[in-house]
Amino acid sequence: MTETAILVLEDGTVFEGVSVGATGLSVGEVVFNTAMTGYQEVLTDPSYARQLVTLTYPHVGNTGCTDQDDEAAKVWSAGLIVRDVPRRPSSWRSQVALPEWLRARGIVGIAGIDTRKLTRLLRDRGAQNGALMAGDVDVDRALEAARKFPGLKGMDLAKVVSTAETYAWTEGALDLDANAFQSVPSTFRVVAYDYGVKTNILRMLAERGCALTVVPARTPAAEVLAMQPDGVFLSNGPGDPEPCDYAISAIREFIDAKVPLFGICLGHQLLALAAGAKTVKMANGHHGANHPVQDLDSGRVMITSQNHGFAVDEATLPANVRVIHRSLFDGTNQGIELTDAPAFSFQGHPEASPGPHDVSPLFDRFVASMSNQHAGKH
Ligand SMILES: NC(=O)CC[C@H](N)C(=O)O
Repeated sequence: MTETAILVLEDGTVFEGVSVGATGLSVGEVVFNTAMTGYQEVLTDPSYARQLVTLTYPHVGNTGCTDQDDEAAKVWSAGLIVRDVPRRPSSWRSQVALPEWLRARGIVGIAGIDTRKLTRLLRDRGAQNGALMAGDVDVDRALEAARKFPGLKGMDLAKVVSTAETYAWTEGALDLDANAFQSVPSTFRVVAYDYGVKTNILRMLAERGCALTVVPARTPAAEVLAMQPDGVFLSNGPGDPEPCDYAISAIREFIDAKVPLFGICLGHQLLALAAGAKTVKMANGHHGANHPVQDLDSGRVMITSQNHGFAVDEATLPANVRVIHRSLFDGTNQGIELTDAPAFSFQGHPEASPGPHDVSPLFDRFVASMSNQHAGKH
């Protein structure tokens, strides 16, 4: 049986389609992602908490879902908005079809709407909040819910999605032939702050010889320094970086202690804030897998995976911070390094998942900075 679903934006625009997930009402900021693959990775990426994601690629669900592709233990996105879901998935890896997967996880989804129209509307008018309702739909109630959502600006979600307990991680990438995750011997001890970490980041660090201790977002710096790590990693995560004062002050302590630091996305924004810069909410965030970013030192252009709605304001960077990467789409900051501490960070996603792997050498750079620090100590 097909159930009706509606998407109502805070400006009053209503889209009517069919439900492809659970019944219910879910609110959040509506964002569009232009990647052609990776719907499962997108939905389980904690950085999408409180966001309703529309995919511009029209056919979503073709390859089904498989547990091995989760980026976190649950779906963090508030809901899914697509043009069309195929009747059946087709992939030797698929365990379950997307609609069933969404329903089992209580996630609302809508299909059958004009996602090109929605995307153009978001592009032209900027970020908007919305409500997705499936089952017994009521436009007025959905509109009221969309308008009540306070918006992501000022919202600290890192502490909401972070792990409650510290845990160890050593598992590497998936070996498709063996159908198992690789185990790799480790050389470096890295503490990874979980502000909403994606599993593939942990896998790519493990693959490069890092034995990881993943800690909750609000772990004090002193506790981490007592573990004597070779390096500290600052993860991606949802929401506004600015209110995460606990993280910003901890990062300041790591900078002072000259511990090798590497930040991705929210971690990048937090490093910039700790260095004294400011962040801003973008009118149009970046969500996709085809964003050109330039490495300003080499001039090289990399095609990158992106997922952010806030950005580091380059005009506010202090003298000891160098800009090392910039977006060729809109000129926004994409990477920084400190000139007086072994710390650097990237706004996009070197771990991709989904997306191209052009930026994966940044993981090697982090490992090299830990080796250099070691060499300096002896
Ligand atoms: N993927 C991320 O870490 C996103 C960072 C931050 N929440 C933003 O929207 O800019």
